[in-house]
Amino acid sequence: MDLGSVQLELRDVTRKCIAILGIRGSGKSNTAKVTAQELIREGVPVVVVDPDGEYTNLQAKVRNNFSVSPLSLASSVLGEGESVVLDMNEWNQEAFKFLLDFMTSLWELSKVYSRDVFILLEEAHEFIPQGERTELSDALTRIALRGRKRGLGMILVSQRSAKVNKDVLTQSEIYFLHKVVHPIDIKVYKEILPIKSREVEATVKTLRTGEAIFYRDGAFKTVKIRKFEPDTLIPVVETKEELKV
Ligand SMILES: Nc1ncnc2c1ncn2[C@@H]1O[C@H](COP(=O)(O)OP(=O)(O)OP(=O)(O)O)[C@@H](O)[C@H]1O
Repeated sequence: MDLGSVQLELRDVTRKCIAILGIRGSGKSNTAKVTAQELIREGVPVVVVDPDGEYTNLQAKVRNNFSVSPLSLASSVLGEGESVVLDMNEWNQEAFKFLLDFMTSLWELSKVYSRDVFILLEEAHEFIPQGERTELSDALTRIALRGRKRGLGMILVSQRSAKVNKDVLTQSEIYFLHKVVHPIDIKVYKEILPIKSREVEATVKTLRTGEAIFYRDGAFKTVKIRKFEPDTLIPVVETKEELKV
């Protein structure tokens, strides 16, 4: 997987929890998109929970109609390897209910199917907040913490590191830590990285757009992520009609 100045083996990434953090404009959505693009290119389906309609240029079906059957969508992902962008622009009850039913179906069906799948959660603090539990946050936390055995990996993206559920965040295995400035967010980085506080502060200060501290298996380095370019070979399919069950 070519992410820019960092190359990863698919086997080192699948079934893992990846956290991508940083302030607005630090390049975290770009990093998330490049990661999703590489996974899709490698044949691993990605389900993007996209509150701001930022991911519509991936090779994935865009769905903004939540009258679709969550169960049949989950079986398309696990059975046929369909990548999907759930455009959550509406933020209404219907969309949240759909998300809960979909995640529950995905969890249940992943017992039966052997395919590896990633869930990419933009604005992760909205769905799995620190100090607050909902049915949806429980379903997502279960996938993040126990999905490995069922082939489920997760990519958490957030500009509010301190507001993301700590259990999930600290159990992530791969981190892309883009620039943050708020002391509360720097504190989270200090908790994640096994280096002196002063060193964390000094390194974070130097990060420019698209650069991140890449941390995995106790080792870290500063990396530059490539700029996302949409794939042009296969046309992007936009699906706005109902899925027939
Ligand atoms: N690695 C990169 N190389 C070149 N440009 C980049 C890179 N990463 C991000 N950019 C550019 O910087 C801008 C901000 O990037 P991006 O949207 O990824 O930031 P963000 O941290 O996700 O911000 P937001 O929270 O507002 O979405 C965009 O114009 C993007 O194209």
